[in-house]
Amino acid sequence: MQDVNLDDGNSNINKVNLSVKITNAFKAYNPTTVILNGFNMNVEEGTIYGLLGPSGCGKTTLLSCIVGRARLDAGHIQLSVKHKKEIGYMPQELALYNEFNILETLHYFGSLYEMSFEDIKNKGEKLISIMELPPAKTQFGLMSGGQQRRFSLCTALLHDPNLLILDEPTVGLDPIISASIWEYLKDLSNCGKTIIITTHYIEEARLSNKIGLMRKGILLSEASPLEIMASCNADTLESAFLILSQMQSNAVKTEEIKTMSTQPGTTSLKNTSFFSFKRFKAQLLKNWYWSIRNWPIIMFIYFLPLIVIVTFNLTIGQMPKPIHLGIINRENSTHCPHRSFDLCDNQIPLSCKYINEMEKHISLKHYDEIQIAKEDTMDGSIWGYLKFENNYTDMTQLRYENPSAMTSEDLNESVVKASLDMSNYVVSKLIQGRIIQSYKDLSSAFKRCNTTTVTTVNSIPLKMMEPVHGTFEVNVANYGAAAVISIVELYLTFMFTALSINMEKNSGLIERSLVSGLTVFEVIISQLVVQMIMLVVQATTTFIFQFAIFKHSFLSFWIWPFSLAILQGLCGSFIGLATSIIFDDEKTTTFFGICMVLSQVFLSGIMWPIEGMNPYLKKVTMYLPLTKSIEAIRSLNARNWEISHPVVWQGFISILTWIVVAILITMLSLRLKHGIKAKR
Ligand SMILES: Nc1ncnc2c1ncn2[C@@H]1O[C@H](COP(=O)(O)OP(=O)(O)OP(=O)(O)O)[C@@H](O)[C@H]1O
Repeated sequence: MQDVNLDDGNSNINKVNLSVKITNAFKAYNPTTVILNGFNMNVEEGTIYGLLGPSGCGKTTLLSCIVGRARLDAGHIQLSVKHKKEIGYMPQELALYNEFNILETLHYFGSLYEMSFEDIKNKGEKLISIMELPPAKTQFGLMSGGQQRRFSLCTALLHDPNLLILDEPTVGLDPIISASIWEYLKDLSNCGKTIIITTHYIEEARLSNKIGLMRKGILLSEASPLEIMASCNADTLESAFLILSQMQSNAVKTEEIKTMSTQPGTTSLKNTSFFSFKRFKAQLLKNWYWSIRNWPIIMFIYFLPLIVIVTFNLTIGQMPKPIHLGIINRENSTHCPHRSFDLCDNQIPLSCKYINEMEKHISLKHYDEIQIAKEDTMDGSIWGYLKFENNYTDMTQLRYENPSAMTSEDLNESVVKASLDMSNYVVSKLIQGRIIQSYKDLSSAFKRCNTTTVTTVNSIPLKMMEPVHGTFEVNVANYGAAAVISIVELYLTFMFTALSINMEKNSGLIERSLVSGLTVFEVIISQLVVQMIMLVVQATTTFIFQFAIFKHSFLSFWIWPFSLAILQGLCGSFIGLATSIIFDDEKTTTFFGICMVLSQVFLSGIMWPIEGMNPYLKKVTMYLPLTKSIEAIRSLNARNWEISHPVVWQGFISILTWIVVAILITMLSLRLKHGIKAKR
């Protein structure tokens, strides 16, 4: 401990051991809210210093500056301790995990202080008995208010710090518990520990060795309780404080902002090392405890992509069933056999064979009256009707054998007339496809008959050869799968990272851990490790279900689409990280996440190919995180393109660029906001 000159301003110089010396401190959150206005304070080593002042006068701000969480705008803080882990900080809010039990919390904070498990256990047991806390397995959230506050104090004392900073440790406690805490603090100060304590209970502070009365950014008085009362000729500290406040108000406008040094604020507290494996392990341990305590949430996060992909495959792309279609067969319909028949039998009308083929896929309803079929279509009982004319078979045959001999009535008779309900784009397209496909299937089936009938329907002068890419069975689910997987990866990782950091930030948990020595880098790295584990599990299960169980048919070399899905998830994590640093509350974060997903749904080609998009919008969508990477996954799967193909490598470049952009935004926000900080 160094010796510091304590100048009382009257050239009466005492040489004492100071634990904290604050000189000419200035701090303002904005030009109109000056919190510290040339503030000076001296705390002697091995003493209790009671910092008193009205609510909002800046006590917490001052303590934050001392523990290194906030920076002075000007002035200097000289501490006898060098490192954060030599300070024990108990914030005003409890800032502990409700789900953790006493032992788990002590393990976490002890590991942050780089203590061994043995040491944590021994010290923890001692503190639990001194503070009369319930058994170590008791969950923090289930303890009484008084027990929680005493436990919060235990956490600050665990590593036996030399300097204790306690922000209202006795607030809300009954007098007996408060008295026992003060007694314990007295014992600690007798052992050489320095304690700075804030309280609203002015009389309670009489137990301090020294009291600082703070108001409007300055210290009105700093002396022992008896000296303060004597100097004001008051019986109680409360009345002394009132007299001093009155004197301050009457004095020359002390609330005027004093001249601030142009030098930025400084502190003697050393920066914590950038990365410590022990602290990193503590973060992982905390995440593990959190996961086992919140296993339903974790299971939900792990399995949501799986649920989405299963639901997607069970709901999208299948032929809607039942599709009812009306049939009016003027061609001797009584001749249509109900049982199976020989396709090559020329006695059976072609209409019957065609109807029979269609019935394999569509539910057909037979009508005699066209009017009734029309009415049923109008009221939605059927999706439309097909009409075969009297001489359909003969005229179809004639059409191919001798079309020049046909009259326009003959031609009309050779045509099947379809009147469909076209109000539903998807269903009407599927019905049309099915009608045409049945015709093609029939014509293929005729090939084995080897009769003249065969040629009669082998009609369309177009033959679909083996596809260059993909298969004939391709449906909209094959098209949409890449986009669904990508959006789920991006959104879930975004939400998980953003909300977990926002939640810890706003409950003061991150703040408390950072004061205990944790660095922002360690917070980010541990978050990414958890996220990576989650991502790999999510992507693996999703891929297994999509490609193996639901037999999404054209998977190329799986490693490339899988890597793209992982990169999309990482991108979501980094965007979530940046968002949680920029925005303070969970509502804004959630709103931002929803906007991001909705925009991706419409703009990245999940609903409709981007080739059909408005040309200006199309240019913009190219720069969104998912557009190019989704196209790359689709091309890898459906077209079997290699990584060297421009569409594929551009997908990788696009998502990697977004990751880099999100990291840069994160770094910039951390710099502008001076770390991960809640608004209040
Ligand atoms: N991050 C912040 N941004 C803007 N204003 C802030 C911030 N933190 C605190 N303030 C404001 O600074 C002032 C001092 O707040 P602080 O919490 O330091 O007071 P306090 O003396 O500890 O109050 P209390 O005794 O009620 O806890 C208050 O007016 C508060 O609204």
